[in-house]
Amino acid sequence: MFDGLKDKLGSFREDVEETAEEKAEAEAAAEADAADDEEAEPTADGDGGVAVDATADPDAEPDVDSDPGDADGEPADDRTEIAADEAAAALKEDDEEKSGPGRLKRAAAFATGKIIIEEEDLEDPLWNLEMALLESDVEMNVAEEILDTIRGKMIGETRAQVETTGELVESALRDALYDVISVGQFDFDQRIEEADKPVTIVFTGVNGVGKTTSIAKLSRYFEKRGLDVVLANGDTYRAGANEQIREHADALGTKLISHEQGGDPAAVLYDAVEYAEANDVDVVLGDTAGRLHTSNDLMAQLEKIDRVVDPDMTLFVDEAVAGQDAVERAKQFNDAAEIDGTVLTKADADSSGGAAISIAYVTGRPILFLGVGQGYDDIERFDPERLVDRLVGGA
Ligand SMILES: Nc1nc2c(ncn2[C@@H]2O[C@H](COP(=O)(O)OP(=O)(O)OP(=O)(O)O)[C@@H](O)[C@H]2O)c(=O)[nH]1
Repeated sequence: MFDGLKDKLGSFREDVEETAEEKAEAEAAAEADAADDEEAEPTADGDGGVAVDATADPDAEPDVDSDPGDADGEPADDRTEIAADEAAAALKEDDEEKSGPGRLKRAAAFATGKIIIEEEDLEDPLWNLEMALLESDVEMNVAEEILDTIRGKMIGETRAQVETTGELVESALRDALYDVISVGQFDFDQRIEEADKPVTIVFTGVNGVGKTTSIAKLSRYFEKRGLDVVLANGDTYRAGANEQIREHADALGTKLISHEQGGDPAAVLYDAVEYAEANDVDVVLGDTAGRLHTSNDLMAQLEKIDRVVDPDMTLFVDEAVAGQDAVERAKQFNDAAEIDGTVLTKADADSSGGAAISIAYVTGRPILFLGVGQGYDDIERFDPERLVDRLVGGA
């Protein structure tokens, strides 16, 4: 599930690790050079090294000049010759350093790992991460929020304070993802348990995303928890909707209330609630027509349902595979008629993961369930921590 995004998050970790290692090596080398300088004789004129670079050996490594200790204040005329000797000596020393005590010093400094992560160190990795998130259909503001959290968690951190750079990246990624994914979470089962019965839940969302199947799955979900359910087909608009939900009701052995095609959805819901009250049924699950020609249509339909049956919850259903479209629709439906949460279907298909990461943040309402297959049992409570584990690895 969400393997593409998982790989991309892994690349971010590698990017930062690589950057940190390069930085640690550079700092260790600089430290070793500084230590060499301290050990060496103080210079008389201080510019001997520059002369070496400029005149003696154009192929010499630039850091040959970092050891000016042999310069001894000879007059400028003699410098070229002296500098050439010095360059040769320095190169020899440098060669020795690669296998000798200088290298050990660098290795020791590197091993302490005391590097501070600065904004510029993260610039490239964060840019790559942002591109990866956007490619994975993560909504722009959500991607920005994730990046801001990572910056806040990582910049100024001393790598030595945690065991490895990889761990620092992992914990920053975890926090950043969890913050956006877990927006609005509440204990669904507890809320249902504590609510006055019957509990009425209305489902919205466009056609074909798995709305009716999700209602059937949730019917099974509640029955398994000892709650009786009645289904109500408020999708009086689409031909065939009654037959489709009837098949599910028959397969599940669940009562279905439906009216003729073209009837009033609010009236169907009203009848279902009456039936539930009269028969001690705990939960009413109401389908609605998924069209979104204009938000006025939707508003009018849901407002009427609201007035007539005052549902306890309105859940938006969309499919993970729709990516950015699902995020956009979630926003539109929530603007048109406030939702209480989302059921994200087809999470078992190879989707980008963007919808799962973005929907709660853009609507301010949690994802409550993931559809993970076509069977009635293929629904799971959405667990932000588990999703973060899936994406970042670990537990
Ligand atoms: N793989 C997978 N398929 C699903 C899931 N949920 C629903 N489907 C399938 O998606 C297709 C569409 O589901 P429906 O329940 O008919 O979709 P709908 O949104 O109710 O569509 P309308 O009834 O036309 O409004 C069906 O073939 C379902 O079996 C899921 O979580 N995973």
